[in-house]
Amino acid sequence: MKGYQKVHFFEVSPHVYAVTDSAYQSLKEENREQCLLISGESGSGKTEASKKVLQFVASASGHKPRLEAVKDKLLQSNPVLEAFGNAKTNRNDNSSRFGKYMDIAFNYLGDPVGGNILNYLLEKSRVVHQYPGEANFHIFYQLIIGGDDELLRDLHLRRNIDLYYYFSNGLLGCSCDKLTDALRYRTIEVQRESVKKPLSRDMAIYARDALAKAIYDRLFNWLVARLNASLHVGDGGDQRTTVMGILDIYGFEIFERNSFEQFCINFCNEKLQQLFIQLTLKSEQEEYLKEGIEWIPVEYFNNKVICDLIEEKHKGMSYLGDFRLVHYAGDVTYSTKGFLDKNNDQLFRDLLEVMSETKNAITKSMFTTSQLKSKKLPETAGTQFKNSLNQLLVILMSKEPSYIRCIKPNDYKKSGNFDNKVVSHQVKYLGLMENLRVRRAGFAYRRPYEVFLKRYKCLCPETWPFYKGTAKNGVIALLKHLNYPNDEYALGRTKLFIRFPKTLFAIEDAFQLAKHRIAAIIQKIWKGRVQRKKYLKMRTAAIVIEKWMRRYLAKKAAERRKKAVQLIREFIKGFITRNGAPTPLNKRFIKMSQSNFLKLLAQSLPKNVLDRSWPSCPESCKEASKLLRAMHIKWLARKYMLSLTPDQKKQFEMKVLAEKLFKGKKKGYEMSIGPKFVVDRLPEDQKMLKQSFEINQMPGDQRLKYIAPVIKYDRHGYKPRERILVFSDKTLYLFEAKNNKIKHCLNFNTITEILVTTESDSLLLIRIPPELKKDKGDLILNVGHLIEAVTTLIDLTKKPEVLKMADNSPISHNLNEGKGKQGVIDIMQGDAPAIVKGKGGHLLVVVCP
Ligand SMILES: Nc1ncnc2c1ncn2[C@@H]1O[C@H](COP(=O)(O)OP(=O)(O)OP(=O)(O)O)[C@@H](O)[C@H]1O
Repeated sequence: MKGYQKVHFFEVSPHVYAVTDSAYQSLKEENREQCLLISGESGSGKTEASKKVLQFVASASGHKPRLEAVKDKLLQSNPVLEAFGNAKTNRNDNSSRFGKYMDIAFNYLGDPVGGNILNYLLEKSRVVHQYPGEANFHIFYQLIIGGDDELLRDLHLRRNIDLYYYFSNGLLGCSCDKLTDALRYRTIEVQRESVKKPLSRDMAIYARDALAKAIYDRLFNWLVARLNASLHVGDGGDQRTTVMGILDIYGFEIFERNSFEQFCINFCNEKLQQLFIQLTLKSEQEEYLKEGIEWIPVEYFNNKVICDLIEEKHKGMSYLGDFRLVHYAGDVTYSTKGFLDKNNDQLFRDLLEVMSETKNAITKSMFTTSQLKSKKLPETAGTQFKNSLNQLLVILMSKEPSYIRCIKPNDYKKSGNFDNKVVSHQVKYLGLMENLRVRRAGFAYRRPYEVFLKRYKCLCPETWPFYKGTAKNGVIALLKHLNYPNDEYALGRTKLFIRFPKTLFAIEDAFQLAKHRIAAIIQKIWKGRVQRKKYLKMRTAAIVIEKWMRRYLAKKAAERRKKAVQLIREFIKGFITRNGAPTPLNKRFIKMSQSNFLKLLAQSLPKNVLDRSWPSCPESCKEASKLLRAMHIKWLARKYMLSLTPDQKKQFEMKVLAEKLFKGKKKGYEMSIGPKFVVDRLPEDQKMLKQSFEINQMPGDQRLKYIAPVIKYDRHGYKPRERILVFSDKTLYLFEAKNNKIKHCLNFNTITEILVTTESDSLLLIRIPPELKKDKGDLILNVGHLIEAVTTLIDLTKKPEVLKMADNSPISHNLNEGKGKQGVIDIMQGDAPAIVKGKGGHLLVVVCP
């Protein structure tokens, strides 16, 4: 088998394998459905050849475990079918008694994936009757001889073939009584009434045989159906398959007695021969003529007349005596005895009924009740056979045929014996000579231009990848490019004819080589498309993802922005309202401003009491600031106070008192704040006056508290006189320096009013109580350090209420109580300050604005 694989069939010697390989390659490479027609007379080797075909296919195709299982089923179906459908005849010990057409389905890789068997007209009469020298179907003998004891006991069988007229047992599952009844009586309708009519002995035997035949025939059909179910192209049934059909039909038969079965078998062979003639001799020659190829016709015997004779309607045959048909393979005389019965193939209704009531599942599926219901007359066996045969021919015509013609070497089933007469007879009637002549003179191959160009255009740059002109011109260009010699081909009207197989195989080889390059291109384009599709899908997906992602991010950003805006808004609102009432929003700002203020305050606290600076504070700190400021001032003051000497303290108290007395009341007060108050205002040259006054003039229980030169205006026309003003702790003295004479001495208790103006002058009017005046009036003085002197006086008298402010002139005063004379002091604005004698006896005080 290996030697025949992947070689061109003309390179090897003729063999079944060569034909099979050629068909298999055509199926695999060109995807063309194939059929192998195996013909030859009975015993010529068709069944053996068909088995070889199967074996070769099994060996040439793939060897995966799943495929091996399929092949196993295909190969193993044969022994089962042979057991039930083959029998020993006088011409063949293993003669097929049924026609078989087997389809093997291949996938695109050329691996078998399943199959289907069609069976034709089983010779069921063999079940009940065999001619001398012949036998029943193998299965009976196999069962009796091969079945184990237990099985035989169960089936009520004994291991002795001679005991059985034909095989029968209880293999049925129906009521014994009913079956016996049905075999003895027949129910007939008489005037619409059912009547049971007993059967004659012959009729009973007929009924028995008919039942046996029907059971066996239907069982065989069931068996084929069961095998088909097992060979069914499995779950991957959606895959495209290409089939190779193998036809192994019973061969032409000539017996001594030829009956209906031989008639059918030979008719079948006649039809197949007709098909062969049609396809190889007739149509081939007709095609040359049609295509305009130069051709000398080859004569041949056409068996169409015989086919027509049998097939055409209204050409009945006599059933009174035997008849003879001149078949293509020889003359056969048929006996008409039993012809009609076999053709009618009738099974009494009663038997059908009993069988349909069976409890055996297989039997039940063989005898369905639908048959009983049908009132129509069933088709005759001959008509059924003819119809199924015609259907088979349609199937065969649709495929590319290959022929295996089996020649039987001798009539004695002897090996190594070739009977020339027998062989040459077969060669002759099979029309092989004519066939050879046509083949030799003609062309081995023909292909429509389109098909040829489509397959081989890749071998020529002009035609690849597309040829723009007609297919015929394309083929011509292609052949020219390939340097085809003119005598090796002919150009028909629609087809190219190639004379020698090797020519076609050469181009096929070149194609096989180029195929890989083309496959690479197809692969490239396909991969490109797949990748592009994938890419586009991914891109679309990416865009969608991107879109969603962007949307998601934008949403997030918007949310973030919204939050930020909210935060900023709250921040701003908080900031704006930081001086208002505390809210959750401004809380932090308030805190912050408070802490900032405190920090700032810590750095800029006033360092001394006079420092009035204080940092401005936020609203929220106003109260605290106020308190702090007061506290701080208090603290500074305390600190300052603690650091004061008694003198400084006194000075301070005096200043405070001065403030109380004069601040905002007398112009020029501010000028007095800076300079220290002193006790002694005497000029240097009069300094000794102080001591002498203390020692000589002042009573011993008194202390000198103040001494300063003043001008006193005399009551006589306000004549200014220099005097020294002295305060002791109880008394006011006014004395004259040049004579050290006290002019005035006033106990503080007696002073009821001291008057100063609101202007910046230095006028001091001390009102003397009338009882003390005697001849003197009120004291009118010009005191250099007026505020200092007055403050000291008030401090000493502890009578601040005596100080009066005269805010406008004229100011009246007593000149002399005794004479009741009133003096007047005028205040006037002027360029330079002065206290002078004015008009009308008034004293004029000139003040500067
Ligand atoms: N190539 C062969 N070489 C030797 N013997 C063969 C060959 N082919 C067939 N035989 C013998 O011939 C016998 C009959 O062959 P086979 O059953 O294939 O014939 P057939 O054509 O199928 O006949 P039928 O039409 O009766 O079924 C086989 O059992 C075998 O003994």
